[in-house]
Amino acid sequence: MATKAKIGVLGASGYTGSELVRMLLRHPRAEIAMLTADRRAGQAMRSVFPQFSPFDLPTLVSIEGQDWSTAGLDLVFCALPHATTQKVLKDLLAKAPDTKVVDLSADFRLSDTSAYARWYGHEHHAPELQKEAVYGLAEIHKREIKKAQLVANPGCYTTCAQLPLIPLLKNKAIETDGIVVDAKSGMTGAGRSAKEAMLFSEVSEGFHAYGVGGHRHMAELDQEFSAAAGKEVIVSFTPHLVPMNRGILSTIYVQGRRGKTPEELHEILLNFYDKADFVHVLPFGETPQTRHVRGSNWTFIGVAKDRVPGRAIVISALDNLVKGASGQAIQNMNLMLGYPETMGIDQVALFP
Ligand SMILES: NC(=O)C1=CN([C@@H]2O[C@H](COP(=O)(O)OP(=O)(O)OC[C@H]3O[C@@H](n4cnc5c(N)ncnc54)[C@H](OP(=O)(O)O)[C@@H]3O)[C@@H](O)[C@H]2O)C=CC1
Ligand SMILES: CC(=O)N[C@@H](CCC(=O)OP(=O)(O)O)C(=O)O
Repeated sequence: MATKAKIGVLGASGYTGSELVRMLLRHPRAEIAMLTADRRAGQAMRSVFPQFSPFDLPTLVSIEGQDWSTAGLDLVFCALPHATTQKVLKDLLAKAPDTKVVDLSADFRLSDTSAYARWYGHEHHAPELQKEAVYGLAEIHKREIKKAQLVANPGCYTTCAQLPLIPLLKNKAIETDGIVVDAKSGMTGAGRSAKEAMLFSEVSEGFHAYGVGGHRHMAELDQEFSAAAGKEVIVSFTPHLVPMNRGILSTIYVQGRRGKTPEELHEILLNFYDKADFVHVLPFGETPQTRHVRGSNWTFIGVAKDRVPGRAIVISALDNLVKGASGQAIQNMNLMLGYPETMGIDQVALFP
């Protein structure tokens, strides 16, 4: 029987942490060896999440006081709030230097630590680790991820915007000025901790834009789009909060470059993702919905013609907790540990 990797999930009492546990329970090469929490440390996983009652899972422990040198973990997922992972990893990697890490927070996504300080409002606590981190968008950076020790899992909004736009930018098929990303997210994107703005009475029966003109995911988009285009690219990006649990839908407006038609942009995406396991480009003119990808690691992309000459409307949909976070994190784990990329994450979407 093939050996199993010993896995730790830091932040297992949160939304992305519990989603990791849900999927790892069905992963044939993963053994869940450690689960951590903060306020819920000391509790059984089944008491925090009754859906896990049938399974024998480790009790939630605090990160404080862990002896990483004896924990014997092969890989750790960090599903912790921003700025927490930086401090935890300094200690963990000093004591257990062979442990691989997939960080779901934004702590290691920005290669420029001064950009991090600008967008996150404090100096980076582990700039030396940032130098080693590999940006974990598997469809674009697979080769580097396979060799990495520390992978920075991309943000949920940024994954949804990058998967359609990066192939178009790499092929110089669209104008780099005037790109508009209009994105909407379900509420689990905001995490499980209580916040007044997330009360049912504050969000139901309506939806609203936030972070207008200045959401922190812009820094990540600037970095990755500029690298793909080989020149500085700044896009308009506006997130919206929608009263549903899971899902992100991005409606993206682009202008074909040098006469490229929407049909030709569609063809570029079809070719780029021809062999991709988790990106599906719909027939021209068809548009995806969040319900088509809910609970799955898929991103669906649709391309349609705008009535404005030369402009295409590109729509992408993913589940923020799966391809936008935990599914993508396990996809990265698979690459880092030399497992088949789809292992344990090939679920089809839940419907309805
Ligand atoms: N939700 C999403 O769709 C996405 C989230 N992300 C990112 O992933 C990370 C986790 O997000 P999410 O699961 O939504 O967050 P949650 O708020 O749902 O969970 C946070 C987890 O971290 C623990 N925690 C909180 N503070 C500390 C601390 N100071 N020390 C140790 N543990 C702590 C919590 O423990 P306890 O509950 O016991 O207090 C909980 O287990 C975040 O960085 C987020 O930005 C990335 C992509 C998508
Ligand atoms: C709905 C909602 O609040 N979403 C979060 C994004 C969550 C995410 O993916 O991003 P990070 O990992 O960068 O936090 C937000 O807008 O901050």
